[in-house]
Amino acid sequence: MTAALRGLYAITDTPLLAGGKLLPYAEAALIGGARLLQYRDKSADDVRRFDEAQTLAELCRRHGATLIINDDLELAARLGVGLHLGQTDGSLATARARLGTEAVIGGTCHAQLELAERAVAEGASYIAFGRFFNSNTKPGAPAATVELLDQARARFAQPIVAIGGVTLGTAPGLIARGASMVAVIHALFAADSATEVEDRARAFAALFD
Ligand SMILES: Cc1ncc(COP(=O)(O)OP(=O)(O)O)c(N)n1
Ligand SMILES: Cc1ncsc1CCOP(=O)(O)O
Ligand SMILES: [Mg+2]
Repeated sequence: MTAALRGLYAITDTPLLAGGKLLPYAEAALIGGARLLQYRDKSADDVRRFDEAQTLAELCRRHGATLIINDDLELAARLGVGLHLGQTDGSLATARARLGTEAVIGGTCHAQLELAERAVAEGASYIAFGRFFNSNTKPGAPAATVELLDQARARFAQPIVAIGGVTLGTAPGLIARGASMVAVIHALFAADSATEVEDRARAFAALFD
């Protein structure tokens, strides 16, 4: 069954979660209520990437969440999980054909409704806009305004993901303007303990109640 695309979308960041934090912090986010978990690792270490993604897939299964692989269609296909593609990461249509109708596949649309039109036409399960605020993780990402969310909500039936500088303070405004999910790295995972991650995830998840 297709996952319900509403709530907290946790995204891992390899440098931020170095030193053995990836798995405990990711599990804490899932226990706290993250519905999607994106494995975002920019390294070329395919063996480690496969092992970590496989473990995360099992954690997601255990917690009723969905794993999304960033950038890498082959890895997503090997594991039978979801995929997120940016504008230079390959074709959403190819990914949809390869992963099948049930897979959760998302596309980066920056701040452009036209990119969302194309993503939807190519079979995206959700459309992602942002960055909405200053981002610790990707400060150079193209900026979007919250007004864009009103326009996107009026134009698309697909779930809308808001990303970039999302915190417990900024998320409510995005959700009020129509974001179905908030995608978070720093405000979730830049934490001193897994318990702190779990508490933050629970607080993000509660914003959708
Ligand atoms: C949910 C979500 N939205 C946007 C992005 C950004 O994707 P992209 O533009 O390809 O940038 P990288 O994340 O690959 O650096 C995302 N990953 N997830
Ligand atoms: C991958 C990505 N794409 C746009 S902003 C961003 C980073 C989001 O991370 P943070 O939640 O730390 O701002
Ligand atoms: Mg990408």
